[in-house]
Amino acid sequence: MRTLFIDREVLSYDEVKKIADSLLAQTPIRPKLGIICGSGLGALADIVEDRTVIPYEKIPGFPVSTVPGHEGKLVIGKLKGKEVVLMQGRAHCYEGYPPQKIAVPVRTMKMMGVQILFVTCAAGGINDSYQVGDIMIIRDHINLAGFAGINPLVGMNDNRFGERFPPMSDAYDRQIRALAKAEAKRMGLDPFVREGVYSMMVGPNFETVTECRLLRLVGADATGMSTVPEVLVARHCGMRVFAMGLISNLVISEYDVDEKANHEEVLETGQKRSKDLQNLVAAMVEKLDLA
Ligand SMILES: O=P(O)(O)O[C@H]1O[C@H](CO)[C@@H](O)[C@H]1O
Ligand code: HPA
Repeated sequence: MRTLFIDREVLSYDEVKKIADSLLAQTPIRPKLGIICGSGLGALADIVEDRTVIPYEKIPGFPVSTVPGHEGKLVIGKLKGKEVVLMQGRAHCYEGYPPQKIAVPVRTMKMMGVQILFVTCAAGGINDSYQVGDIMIIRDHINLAGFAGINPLVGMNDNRFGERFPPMSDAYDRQIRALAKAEAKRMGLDPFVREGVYSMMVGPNFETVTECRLLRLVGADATGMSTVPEVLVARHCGMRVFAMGLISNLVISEYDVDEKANHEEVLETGQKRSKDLQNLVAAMVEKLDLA
């Protein structure tokens, strides 16, 4: 087979299957729902019951998280009686992982039986009307990293994972977004819940003022350094996807001001909103049809 330089990072179908089988051998749970926890949002794992916890280091082929606020554990168990697999923390491209490596946990979840993926992240608010602590349901994304060739689907395509040219115009499931809005309203969270467009740059630096202004101009409501690779891979392999970003800080879009974006604020906001996020996810999972 012709080799592209990134092929050494792409685990084959059989290799991913082997990881999935070894995880399933460690638990009686057969998850249909996968959840990825973003920066400071790992407390979502606290609402998972009957759990088996496996550190990423113990899963051959998994990228290991190296950033504060990402525990780096796979939690398999039950949430509101539904069988789930939850990633307590993720790896990012800026940690040195090629996006093809970020694909591994998502494809593993698919092979474990996951049909629906919930992706969460912390994000900097760009939209002028957003406030710190808002929850943004992601309606669409701009893959700015992709504009620079950073895309987990680059490389030889194995049709057993998914098709060569997957559509992405319907990446974020309309029905699940409607469910999220309905549940948020029922719980009185609607004043903090928005729906918007997420943009991804690789990071690890936060944006310059002019980059923030550019992102606003092209229609981004919030920005971060994750989520998009996972969503691309999940859609490629036919999962339904729901994603939401916690607006953990507001981007700095004025020149010559003293405020600076920082990871500590990102983690603090996550802590403050963790109960609301837990409740929203739990309410949604309770209502999800996971046949
Ligand atoms: O996207 P998550 O993993 O939530 O984390 C976000 O928070 C970190 C920056 O504070 C970056 O990793 C950014 O992507
Ligand atoms: N920019 C990029 N990524 C982020 C931010 C931000 O302001 N906040 C949390 N993740």
